[in-house]
Amino acid sequence: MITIKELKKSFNGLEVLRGVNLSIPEGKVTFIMGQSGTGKSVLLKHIVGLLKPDSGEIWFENKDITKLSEKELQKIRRKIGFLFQEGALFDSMTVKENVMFPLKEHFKMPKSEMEKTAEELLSAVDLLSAKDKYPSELSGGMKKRAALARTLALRPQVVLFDEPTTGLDPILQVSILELIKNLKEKYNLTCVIVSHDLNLAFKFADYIAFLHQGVIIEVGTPEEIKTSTNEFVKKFIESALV
Ligand SMILES: Nc1ncnc2c1ncn2[C@@H]1O[C@H](COP(=O)(O)OP(=O)(O)OP(=O)(O)O)[C@@H](O)[C@H]1O
Repeated sequence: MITIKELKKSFNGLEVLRGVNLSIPEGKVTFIMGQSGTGKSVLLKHIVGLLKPDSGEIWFENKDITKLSEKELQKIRRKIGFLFQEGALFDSMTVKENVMFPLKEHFKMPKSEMEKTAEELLSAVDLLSAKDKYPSELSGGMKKRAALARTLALRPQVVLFDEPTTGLDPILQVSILELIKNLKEKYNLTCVIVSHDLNLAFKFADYIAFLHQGVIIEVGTPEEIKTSTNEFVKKFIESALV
């Protein structure tokens, strides 16, 4: 469980987060939705300590992440994986080398074991046949799957996804989310997904949270969100279903 309390963050006088409160339950898929530029990515970056808030707390395993030193954050980042929008693979490394990279950085294990682990992960994301390819040779969907395998290499408990399906066609969008859901079951992950896509959220979320004007205005199961009486949520749903 991650508990965010009264999180506030401004950039040059622009108040982006104005007191975010949110509990992210363990082993579930929580979608964070909201308009462009409302601070969804900024919120994710606070959860891995890439940004420090002006005030507020983020509790994970009895620690307030916002108060940790860079060294302590390194340990947290093994447990909380972050899949950036762009995926950010290393272009000069093959897919398999990309997946082995965090293993080399964080674990002392023999090369043969690293190779075995990387191949297992690539097989979990159905990319074993592309293990010797370079990122430039992959399609958008394959790049996202490779980045996902690399994030999972550290065996995180929590994975934060910043718009994992952006730029993919509808069939691939569903297949990436089905993959995330299967991996969640397999590795008992807690998933936090930032997305604009309400249809995907209704299909895959256990909980949906709406960020609007710097605060979480509504959290609920898809069924609860569908019958929300909040004006902004109603408008968001109406616009998405046009
Ligand atoms: N490091 C930064 N320095 C200054 N301003 C920033 C920084 N990071 C984000 N912002 C600003 O914070 C606001 C929220 O940005 P953020 O990327 O979190 O929005 P978002 O909800 O994820 O949007 P989108 O859905 O379009 O990706 C924007 O106005 C952005 O310009």
